[in-house]
Amino acid sequence: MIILRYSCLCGTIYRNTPPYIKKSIKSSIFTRMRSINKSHPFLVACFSDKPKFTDLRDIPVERIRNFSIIAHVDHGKSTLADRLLEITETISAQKKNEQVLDKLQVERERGITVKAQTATLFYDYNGEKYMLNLIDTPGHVDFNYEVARSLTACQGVILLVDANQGIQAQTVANFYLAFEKELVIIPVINKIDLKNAKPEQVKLQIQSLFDCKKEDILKISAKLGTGTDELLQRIVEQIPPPESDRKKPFKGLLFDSWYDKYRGAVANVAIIDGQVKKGDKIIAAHSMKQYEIQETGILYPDQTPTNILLAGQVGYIIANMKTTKEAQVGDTLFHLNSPVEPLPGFKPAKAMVFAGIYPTDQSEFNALRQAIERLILNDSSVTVIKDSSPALGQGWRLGFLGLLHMDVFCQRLDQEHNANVIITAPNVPYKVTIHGAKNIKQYGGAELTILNPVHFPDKQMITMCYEPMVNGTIITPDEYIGDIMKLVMGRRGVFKEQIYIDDSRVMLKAILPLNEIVIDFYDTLKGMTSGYASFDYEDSGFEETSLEKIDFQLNGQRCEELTCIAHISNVRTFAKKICNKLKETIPQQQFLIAIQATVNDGGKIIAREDIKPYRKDVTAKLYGGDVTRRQKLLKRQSEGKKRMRKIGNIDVPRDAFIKVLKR
Ligand SMILES: Nc1nc2c(ncn2[C@@H]2O[C@H](COP(=O)(O)OP(=O)(O)OP(=O)(O)O)[C@@H](O)[C@H]2O)c(=O)[nH]1
Repeated sequence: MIILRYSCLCGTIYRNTPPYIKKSIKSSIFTRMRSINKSHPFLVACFSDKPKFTDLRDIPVERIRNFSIIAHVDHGKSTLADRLLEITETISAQKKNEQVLDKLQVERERGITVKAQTATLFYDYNGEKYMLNLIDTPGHVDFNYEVARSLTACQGVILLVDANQGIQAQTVANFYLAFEKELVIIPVINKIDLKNAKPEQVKLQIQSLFDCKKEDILKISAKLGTGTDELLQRIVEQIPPPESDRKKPFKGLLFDSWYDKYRGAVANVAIIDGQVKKGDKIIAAHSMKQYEIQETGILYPDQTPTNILLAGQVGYIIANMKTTKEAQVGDTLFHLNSPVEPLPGFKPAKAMVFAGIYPTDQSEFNALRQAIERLILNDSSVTVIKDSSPALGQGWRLGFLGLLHMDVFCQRLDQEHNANVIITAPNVPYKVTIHGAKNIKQYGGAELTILNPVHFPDKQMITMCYEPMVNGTIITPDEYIGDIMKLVMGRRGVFKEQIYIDDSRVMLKAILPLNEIVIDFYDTLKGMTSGYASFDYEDSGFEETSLEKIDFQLNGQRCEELTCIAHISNVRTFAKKICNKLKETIPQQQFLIAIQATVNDGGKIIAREDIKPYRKDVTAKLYGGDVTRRQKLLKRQSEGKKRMRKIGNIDVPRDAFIKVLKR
């Protein structure tokens, strides 16, 4: 009652107040709400032009909807999430178009979502309050694991399709992810405000490919907010509530986690049954370790403590979990002395590319280990295996879902954890079978998985090599079919299927070696189709092949970061190309640098390039006594050197090892 009166009072004051006073009222309301939140721990305050309160216990399971927004890259997921947050007054109108759920620096810099983000909204419908838990997901194929994981906490999805671009490769992949999980799919055409929008054509594509009814397809503009009210109504009407029982013992699915500098691991949980609150003692099924809940809350969209989470809800808990092993994604949480049947968990992510990561300075090994552990808490799709090398010291072989994933991970290590690393050239995993009892004993088995090319066994002992293959899907306007066929066949691909999705766009399916697409296939495809074609792929097992290990030497010194495995058909061309690229990438130094590519463990040189010497004196042009300027230049030069890796006495830029692989 008190709350209700307070709420009405605030509302009246607020409506009749000039904006400059509104700001100070807002801050005093905020303080007041904080104190109310302490005394009434189940209340959530909503900060908008109309302050109001929500008691989480008042919302039964039947009025909860958990859903994800899925789509191809750039089709407007984050913009739609923003709009839904705005119209439900979860964020203020001033934050419009700020992409509030793209919280990471890397996401803002690159303009892409790399992390699925949860947000809770409250929505009044037919005089009743609904709790909507929205998960904004990434669109790029490299972050598909985020999408798959997010869907386990949902009963429905919004499948967004750009009204101009139409169905793209990730639209198809995401549709099948949701379809296999038997989720309700709401097809939505976005960006209808665009001048070149073709919503009717896109509607036909959706109908023909996904077997949807015409009248079920919504048309919206996430940017302008057109049609978003109707979308919210559809979410409530069509997506079922979770099948949760508040009377049963507590059972929670830990589906995401991140590291908080001050509070340790924060776990994103979907409450399947029962309830959990501050002070409760819980067990994590995976480790059977016991924790005491320090805080529970919802993401509104920032962490908002509620002190209780009830079945059907999605929120976060803080319980003094410190490491990845403790806050294991996919784990089941339950109350001490009230064990439950654990949930099946998540299928582990299958790493597509591996690269060695080493500290630039071995004294930073422990700091880097901690940084990797903390980051993995927020990105469980990365595989970590300890590795060491005579040249680079102690480090790790990390497995990623693609090159963009690897790039983003390293950028996050640098930006969020201040970790400087050396990254070796990425490679795909290979399998080989070997013969000879002595060899088998030495390698510990007859079948080996090669994650690090340096460990590729001697050719003499290999019986057979196998390389990973993918099922690729390309969607393109049909005028580019000829060029794309040439590209795919040039990359040793084999076409399987061709389906027209409307009268001018075609979906091509092909089997390709992963090694041929992982570095730059998508960029080349985009380039040759003026950006109109899209590409997605999934794992398709291993196939027999013939491989050769290539080593690279700089002035006779082997450069382990560059050792790679190539298909026998293009060993020489590949080696020559890398030597050329190295010549372009390594800066001239005061002596001649000979770049050599070798096979048979250095026994045979197959390519060579030389970098001519020159003398670099950065202060040479400074005559006279400008000491500060001279010092500044020398300092800049020494900072530049930090970004170099010394091989023998040659300085190589750290990113050279990846750059040279791009065609
Ligand atoms: N004209 C118009 N532009 C839109 C609309 N929705 C999104 N956009 C624009 O499309 C671009 C991509 O939007 P995002 O919301 O970042 O797309 P996304 O799907 O979240 O992207 P990823 O997370 O990287 O996959 C941005 O420039 C948006 O402003 C719309 O309804 N109309």
